[in-house]
Amino acid sequence: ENVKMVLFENFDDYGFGDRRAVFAPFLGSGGVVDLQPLFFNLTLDTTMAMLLGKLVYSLRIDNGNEDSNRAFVESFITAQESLVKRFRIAFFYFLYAFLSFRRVCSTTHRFVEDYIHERNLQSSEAGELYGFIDKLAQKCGTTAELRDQLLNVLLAGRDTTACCLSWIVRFLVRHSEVMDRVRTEIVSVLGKMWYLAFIIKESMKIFRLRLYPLVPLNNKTAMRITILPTSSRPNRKSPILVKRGKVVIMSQYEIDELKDIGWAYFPFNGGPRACLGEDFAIMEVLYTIVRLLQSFPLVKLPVGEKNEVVGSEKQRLTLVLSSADGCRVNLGQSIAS
Ligand code: HEM
Repeated sequence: ENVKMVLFENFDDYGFGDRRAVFAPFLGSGGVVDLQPLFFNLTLDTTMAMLLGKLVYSLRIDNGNEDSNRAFVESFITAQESLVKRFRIAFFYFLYAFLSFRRVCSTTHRFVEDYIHERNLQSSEAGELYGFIDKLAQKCGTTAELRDQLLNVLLAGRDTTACCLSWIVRFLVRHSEVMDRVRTEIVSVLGKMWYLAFIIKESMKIFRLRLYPLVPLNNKTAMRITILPTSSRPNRKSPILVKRGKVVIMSQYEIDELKDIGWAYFPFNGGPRACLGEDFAIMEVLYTIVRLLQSFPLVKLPVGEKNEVVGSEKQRLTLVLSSADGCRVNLGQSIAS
């Protein structure tokens, strides 16, 4: 319920409710806009609002008129991009953007730490004011630990959900029969929207988020000697021994293609370390699509935009898998205020 409140109340404040302000600067000719970068801003804002109860207004050009918001947003984005590049060059990570990486990390850290101190989150009187964050604060011994936990959830919740939205809207504007059904459902049903919920869950399969899993690679470290029942070698018959401390990299991207594997589809993973934000993400995606289609009922594929066969889209791999061609749509001109 808390999450719902944060999402619903704040959305209209700085999201699609304020759609003239949000979309106007991005609109190209004929009401054409790439929604993908906006979805990244939106999910940064909603996840921050959920975590800290604080708006950073990354979706608004003026950042809510606060320099600290702007600095945080820019630094967080740059830090994350650098992180991915450093991750890719493995042992040589320290060679990439050493000084600038430290600088953006420290701006990002300071922003969250200031908030922790400002709200006195770690004092015993902090109580139950902020729900999630209080519970986390009680578990974390130091400010740095609490800061890192918060940033971890921000990282986990933001890009994944933005990519999910982007792939789904790309799909909807390319499949008018599905889009029409969603529109009809939004108009006719108040309350549970089974069809849209189905699309969101299934898009991860049908629209081949099976093919384009939002988290394409993941890894786990063996805490003890472990035997995996089948190896990844071509015949996949023999077991494989994993020594203690060794890292096993799983590729959801590859596994989805292996028809004979039972647990092949796990966009949120499973077990004790499964995604904590699954419900939040599904609700956020559902809500955003409903609000988008309510605000822009005529949204469609722009003229001249490629309508490629599902499965042949260009992709971009960072920590997540996004559309390399973005999510360009024609909003359909009717930007009523
Ligand atoms: C469509 C959106 C999302 C997808 C596909 C997704 C997927 C995943 C996956 C695959 C993992 C790794 C689990 C593992 O390694 O076992 C994960 C972890 C996690 N996710 Fe999500 N996620 C999404 C949205 C979110 C959101 C919105 C939040 C929070 C607001 C969130 C919070 C987390 C956290 C905290 C973890 C770490 C859990 C742990 O290590 O115990 N996720 N997610």
